[in-house]
Amino acid sequence: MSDYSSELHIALLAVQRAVILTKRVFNEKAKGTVSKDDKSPVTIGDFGAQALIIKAIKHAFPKDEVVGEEEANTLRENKALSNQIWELVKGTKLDEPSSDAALGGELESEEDMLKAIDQGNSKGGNKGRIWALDPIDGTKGFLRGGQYAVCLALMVDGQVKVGVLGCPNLPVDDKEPLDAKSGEDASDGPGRGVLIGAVEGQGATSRPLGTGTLQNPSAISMRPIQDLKDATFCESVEAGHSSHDDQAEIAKKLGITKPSVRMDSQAKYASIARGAGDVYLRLPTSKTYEEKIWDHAAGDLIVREAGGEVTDVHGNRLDFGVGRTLKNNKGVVAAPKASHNEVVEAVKAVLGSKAS
Ligand SMILES: Nc1ncnc2c1ncn2[C@@H]1O[C@H](COP(=O)(O)OS(=O)(=O)O)[C@@H](OP(=O)(O)O)[C@H]1O
Ligand SMILES: [Mg+2]
Repeated sequence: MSDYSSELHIALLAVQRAVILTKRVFNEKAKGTVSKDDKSPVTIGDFGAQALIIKAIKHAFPKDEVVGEEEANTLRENKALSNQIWELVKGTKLDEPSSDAALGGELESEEDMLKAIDQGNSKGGNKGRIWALDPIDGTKGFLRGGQYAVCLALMVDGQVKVGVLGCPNLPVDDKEPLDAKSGEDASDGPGRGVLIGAVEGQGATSRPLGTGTLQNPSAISMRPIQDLKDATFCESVEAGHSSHDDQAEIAKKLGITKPSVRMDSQAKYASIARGAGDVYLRLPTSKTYEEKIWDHAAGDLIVREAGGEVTDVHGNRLDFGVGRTLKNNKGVVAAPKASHNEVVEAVKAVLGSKAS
C-alpha cells in the first residue's frame, strides 16, 4: 500500500513553484483578467500556474490524469497572450536545483506549455489516479491582493488521498486567529505564506511557503469548540458564490455572534483546519450550479484530516468520483467533527423553511 509520501512531496514542491509565478504576475502587475466572465475571471497567472503544475505531475507520475480548471484554446487563438504567459513561465523555477529537477525542470517551449495546460482535460471519475488542480482559486481575491490559493489534490478511485493548498497571503502562524480583515488586502504583509498538506489517514501539516526547500512541517488541527456560539465562521466574499443571507440566518440560529469572516478561495478550508476559524458555510445561490471538484478536493481532505467533517447541505460527504463537478452534492458545510451535526441541522432548518 502506498503511503503517498512521494505524491505529497511532489505536490508541495509543485505548488511552491506555481506560487513563485503567481506572485510575479501580481507584483509585475501583469495580472489583468483574460476572461470577461465576471463570476469567475481568469488571469494570465491561472494558465501559467496550471502549465507548471501539470508539467511536474506528468514528469513524476506520467500515467496520472489531471482535471485542471483551465484549457489552452483561448491562448492558441491569441498568440500575443500566449507569448506574454510564456515569458513569465519560462523563467520560473525553484531556488533549490534538486527540487526543481524533481519537477522535471523547465518547460521547453511555448508549445510545450500549451500542451501541458491541455493535459488538464481529464473527465474525472471513480477509476484510477486523477489529480484535481485549481491553479488560482479565488481569482477575485488574487486580483484584490486578498486571499487566494493554489490547490492540488490526488484522487484514487474517486477518494481524495493527498491534498495541498498554497496560501500566499495567509499568515505563516497557524494560530493567528481570523478577524474581519483577514480576507482583505494582505499581499505585502510580513510573515505571510503558508503551505498546507494532508494525506489520508496521516493527518494534516503546515509549513511556511518557501521557494525551493520544504521546511519542517507542523501538525495542524481544528480548534476544540465547546459551544458553537463562540465559533468563527467563514464564507465567500462573493455573494454570487454562496448565499450570505442564508449563512447569516444559520449563524444566528446557532447563536454565533461574531461577524462572519469573508475571504476568497480554499484559504477558508485552510484557516479552519489550523484552528484560526471554526466553520465554513457555502450555501447554494442557484439550483443549477454544480460545484467544481478543484474548488474543494484539497480542502475537503485537509479539514477531515485536521479533525473536521465536510459534507454538503444534506449532510452527505462530497462525492469526487462523478466527473469534473460535484453533481451529487449541493453546497458545503465544514465544521469540527463534534459540532458538525448541529451545524447541518441548522442548515436544514433554514433551507427547509424556504423550500415551499
Ligand atoms: N455560482 C457559483 N456558485 C458557487 N461557486 C461559484 C459560482 N461561480 C463560480 N464559482 C466558483 O467559486 C470559486 C471561488 O470561490 P470563493 O468562495 O473563493 O469565492 S470568490 O473567490 O470570492 O469568488 C471560483 O473559483 P476560481 O474561478 O478558481 O476563483 C469558481 O469556480
Ligand atoms: Mg476555484
